[in-house]
Amino acid sequence: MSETRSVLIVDDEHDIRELLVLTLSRMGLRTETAPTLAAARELLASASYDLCLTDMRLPDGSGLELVGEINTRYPGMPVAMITAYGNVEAAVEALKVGAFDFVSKPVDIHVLRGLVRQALELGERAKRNADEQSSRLLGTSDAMVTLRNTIAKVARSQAPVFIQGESGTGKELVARTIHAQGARANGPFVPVNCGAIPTELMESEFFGHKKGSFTGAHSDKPGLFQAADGGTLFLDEVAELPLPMQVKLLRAIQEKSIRPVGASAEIQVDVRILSATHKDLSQLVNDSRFRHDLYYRINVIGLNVPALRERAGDLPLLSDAILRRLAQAMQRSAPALADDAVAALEAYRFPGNVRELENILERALAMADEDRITAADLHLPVPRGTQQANQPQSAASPFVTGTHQALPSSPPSRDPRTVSPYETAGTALPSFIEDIERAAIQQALQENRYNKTKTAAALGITFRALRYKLKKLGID
Ligand SMILES: Nc1ncnc2c1ncn2[C@@H]1O[C@H](COP(=O)(O)OP(=O)(O)OP(=O)(O)O)[C@@H](O)[C@H]1O
Repeated sequence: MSETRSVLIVDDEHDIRELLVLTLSRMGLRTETAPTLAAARELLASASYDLCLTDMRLPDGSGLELVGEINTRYPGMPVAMITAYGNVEAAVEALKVGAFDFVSKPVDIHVLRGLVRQALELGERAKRNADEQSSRLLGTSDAMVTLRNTIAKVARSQAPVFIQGESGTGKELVARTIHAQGARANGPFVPVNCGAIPTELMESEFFGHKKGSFTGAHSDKPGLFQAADGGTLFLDEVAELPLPMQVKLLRAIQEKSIRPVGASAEIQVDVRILSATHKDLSQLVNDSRFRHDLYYRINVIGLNVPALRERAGDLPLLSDAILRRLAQAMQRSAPALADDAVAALEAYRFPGNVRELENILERALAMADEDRITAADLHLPVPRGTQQANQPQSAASPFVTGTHQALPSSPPSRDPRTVSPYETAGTALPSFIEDIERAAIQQALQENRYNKTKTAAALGITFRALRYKLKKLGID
């Protein structure tokens, strides 16, 4: 067992605490102890544990209270109860309120060890399930049910699938689901953002290169096709591929083989191609900006992922799942959405779709009081015409170009766009400039529906530069 796993022991008897610490330490586990409920609550709030063992009777209350609290606040953390010898009622009660198991005093070391092993395995499984849940394509609307049924069918085939949908609707998630449900599930899934690779590096990125084939090629490097061999290559933002690269890609798909830059021989590759874009690819074909033959080849099966506003009925379910996932990651209980928050979400158009919903809820979770998120906590962008005169975003702001108001930056700071340079005396210049950058990037992200490729282009910087800035400014 890994020694990074830790157990919280709650018991007022010093000798029992010592026995448990000794036994669990020998199993390679870290332990912390608390003699009271209050001390346990404090430890739980400041660290995360993989298991809690608690006595039933504590000086300031019952261990049952702790079981209940852990189940709501830290779902996924197993709790076991230590009960007095022969107290069957207490043991049953503990199981009813959600304890994983119980062990009675005097504690039998073998029984304890078995219980701990099972509890830790249970916790691992709960985490795995949570991960699987979080990657599931949720929704009960007709559109989502149809989409899931279609995915189940196309997953069985090896045909290329072209996924169309607005930004943030879940195109990559659809691609991952097709891969996971298909015969290649044990092979690699390699996503590539075609708009993010510099044109001059594209051939080498896709097909690899031989050492010395160009300046900087210090060693042989396999490309994305080789990385995806036996699995799936997901071409995201496929419309961004430059025309010369489209020719090479078509050849690779048709021949099922690639030639690394500088190599003399072709290499066979076995890759299923899935691709996606938020653009109207058939229009690009009509405009001669995308090759008809490649379009025909990658679009053997077409899937359309509906915009969130077209399936507003999925909002409560999606919001709930997103809040639970976020809260779990923050080791806190998931708050509920107040009625006015649900109504506000249902009335909003979500230009950035599910990704925007995730961003909105993440910020709301950080701002909301304990158990409820209200419409005010959501800070939904207000359509421009309906803004009030006293709102901070002035018409003179150089960044107001879209139809929506900028999202407030988090943590809230003085909006630099409304500050005259003459007022900045006394403000450290780097942080003032960072505030301006942050606001401009947030505005551009929103106007480009959280599509980073488009956002970078709109800001006149490279995709890599945008990614760096998002990280540096703590936006992502
Ligand atoms: N139906 C859904 N159920 C649960 N989560 C979803 C669903 N659709 C999208 N998401 C989540 O929304 C986020 C955006 O999804 P994804 O990246 O797949 O969108 P996309 O359409 O590929 O975006 P882009 O066009 O910007 O590349 C992800 O975190 C994804 O898990």
